[in-house]
Amino acid sequence: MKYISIIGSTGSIGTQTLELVRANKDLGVTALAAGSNVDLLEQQIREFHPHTAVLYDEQRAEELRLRVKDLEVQVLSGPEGLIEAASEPCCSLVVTAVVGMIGIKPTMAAIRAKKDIALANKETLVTAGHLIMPLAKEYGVSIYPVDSEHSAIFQCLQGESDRDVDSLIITASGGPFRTKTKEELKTVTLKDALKHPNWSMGKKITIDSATLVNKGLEVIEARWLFDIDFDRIKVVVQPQSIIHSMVQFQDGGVKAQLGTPDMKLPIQYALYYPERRFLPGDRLDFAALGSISFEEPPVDVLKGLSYAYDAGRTGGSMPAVLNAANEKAVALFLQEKISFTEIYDLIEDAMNAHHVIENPSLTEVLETEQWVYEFIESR
Ligand SMILES: NC(=O)C1=CN([C@@H]2O[C@H](COP(=O)(O)OP(=O)(O)OC[C@H]3O[C@@H](n4cnc5c(N)ncnc54)[C@H](OP(=O)(O)O)[C@@H]3O)[C@@H](O)[C@H]2O)C=CC1
Ligand SMILES: CC(=O)[C@@H](O)[C@H](O)COP(=O)(O)O
Ligand SMILES: [Mn+2]
Repeated sequence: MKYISIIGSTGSIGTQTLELVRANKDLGVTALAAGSNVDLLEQQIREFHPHTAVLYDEQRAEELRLRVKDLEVQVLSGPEGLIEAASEPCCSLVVTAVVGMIGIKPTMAAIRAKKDIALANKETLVTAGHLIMPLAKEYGVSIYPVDSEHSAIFQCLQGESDRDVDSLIITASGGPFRTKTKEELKTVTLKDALKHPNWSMGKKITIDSATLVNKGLEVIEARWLFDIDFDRIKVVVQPQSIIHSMVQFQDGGVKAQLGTPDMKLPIQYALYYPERRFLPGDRLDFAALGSISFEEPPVDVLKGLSYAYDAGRTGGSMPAVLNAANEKAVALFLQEKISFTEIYDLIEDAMNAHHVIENPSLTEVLETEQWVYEFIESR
C-alpha cells in the first residue's frame, strides 16, 4: 500500500489525483488539504478516510469539524495545518496541488519529513527553486514532476545521460489568444481568457496560459527540475497540445512524449514512478489527427514568456517578483478589476521597481512577495 497526502485536494489536480486513488486499490490517503471548499472536502473525507484534513480558512475548518465529528479525523487550519498535512507520518509521497506561493512552506516541510514530492505547484519552484532543490538533495527526497511538459521531459530523459542532452524543448498551446494582435488583445474578456483550447484546468493557470506566463513559469520550473541553463531551454508553440515536450540530444536526435491532453497520465507517472500502469482513456489516432503543427511563440504580443526569461536570467528574488505580481494581477483580473493587458503592466512595473536580492532566504522570498503586493496595492 502506498499512502499519499494531497495539498490542494479540491482543485483540478487534486480531484484527478483522487480519481486515481479511487481506481487503484494500492493507494491510500493520509491527509487532504484545501483552501475553503468545505462541501467537497467533507465528501472527500467520507470517501477516502484521511487521518488529517485541513481547510486553510479557520472558520470553514470549524464548520468542517462539526460536520465530520462522527469520523476519526483531525481537522486543522491555517499554514500550520498545511505543514502538518504535508508531514503526516504514514505517508510516503506528498502531491503539491495547491495554487501559488502558499505551497512553499508545506513543500519544504514535506521534504524535511523525508516525503517524496509529486510536484504540480510550479510557483513553489519558480520562487524558491534555489532553496527547494538543495533541500531535497540534502534529505534524499525525489521530486517527481506533475506539470505535463516536465513529466514529458522526465519521461524522455529515462535511460539517458545528462551529458548527452543538448536542450529541452517545451511545447506551448499558445492559449486562446495565440493569433491575436496587440490591438485585439486590449478588448478580450475574462470569459474569452478562460476558454483554454485544449486543457480543462483551474482558473489561475488557465489565465496564465492565455498570457504565456504559464510557459514562462514552466521555463523557470524546468531550470530547477533539470538543472539546466536558460539558454538550453527553448519553447515552441504546438497548438494541438499533442506533443507535451521534447528533449534534443547532442547527436541531433530528439525524443518527444505524446498523448491526449489528460493530466491523469503525468499524475499517475509521478505516483508510481518508475512503474507504468494501465490508464483508461482515449488513445491518439494519428491518421484521424492528420497533422500536428508548430509555430514560434508570439512573444511580442503575449509577453509572459519574455518576462520569465528576463526574471530567470536575472535570478535572485526576481522570479519571486514576477510570480507574485502575476498572482496578484491574475486575482484582480479574475475579479474583473483590471483588463487582460494590465496583467502585463503590473508585472513589468513590479519587476522594474524591484531591487534584486541575491540568493534570497525563505524569509526574503516571502518578504519580496509581500513587497510586490504592497507595491501593486499602492499604485
Ligand atoms: N490543472 C492543471 O491541469 C495543471 C495545474 N498545474 C499546477 O498545479 C497547481 C494547482 O492547479 P489547479 O489544480 O489547476 O488549481 P485549482 O484552482 O483547480 O485548485 C487549487 C487547489 O488549491 C487549494 N487552495 C487554494 N488556496 C489554498 C490555501 N491557502 N491553502 C490550502 N489550499 C488552498 C484549493 O482549495 P479550494 O478549492 O478550497 O479553494 C484547491 O484545492 C498550480 O500550481 C498549477 O499551476 C500544473 C499543470 C497542470
Ligand atoms: C496541462 C499543463 O501542464 C498546463 O500547464 C498546460 O500545459 C497549459 O498549456 P499552455 O500553457 O501550453 O497553454
Ligand atoms: Mn504545463
